[in-house]
Amino acid sequence: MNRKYNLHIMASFAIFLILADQLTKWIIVKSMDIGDSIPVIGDILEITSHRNHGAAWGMLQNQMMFFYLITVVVLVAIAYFYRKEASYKPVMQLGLTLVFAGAIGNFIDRLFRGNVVDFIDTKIINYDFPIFNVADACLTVGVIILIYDILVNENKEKKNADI
Ligand SMILES: CCC[C@@H]1OC(=O)[C@@H](C)C[C@H](C)CCCCC(=O)CCC[C@@H](CC)/C=C/C=C(\COC)CC[C@@H](O)[C@@H](O)C[C@H](O)CNC1=O
Repeated sequence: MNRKYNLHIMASFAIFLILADQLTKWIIVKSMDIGDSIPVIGDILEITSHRNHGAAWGMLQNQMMFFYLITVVVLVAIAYFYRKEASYKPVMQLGLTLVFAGAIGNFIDRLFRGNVVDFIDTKIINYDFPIFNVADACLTVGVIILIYDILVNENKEKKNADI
């Protein structure tokens, strides 16, 4: 098994996440009208059919060319860091894979729908969090994993340097 980059595992995981993202969005588009809402766990978790023409929190509405550009930059950066920085670092590889899958998932929406399908409607500690999707969750978890891994690794390097 290629432990240096775990490419087979990470590529399979990315494909699974992208398919899960696109399948859930397809089901929402086919079975709900925009604005429809189905309670799942009281008003803490609902499935609400929503479209976002912008980025997080609806920022930069209808700036599709900007989103295409940013997404391509993100994808190129992921490929670069995966090759240059992530060898023998499975945690960093996982974080990069999650960000990659999330970026591709929303990129497909932007290319073929002109907007992004959102449906996970949660109230986190009474804060009405923006409605998001599987791709956003992948991006957010991936970013958190990468920040954690960089902080932990930096800490280790400092300790080794102090010895
Ligand atoms: C998750 C990044 C947003 C995602 O970026 C993408 O596609 C990337 C690949 C391309 C963007 C054009 C560029 C990144 C902008 C960075 C950004 O925006 C800062 C965000 C911080 C983030 C921590 C990492 C918080 C979290 C937010 C949310 C996610 O909660 C789980 C709420 C999501 C809802 O507002 C939902 O309507 C959004 C809609 O689905 C479109 N999604 C996007 O633009």
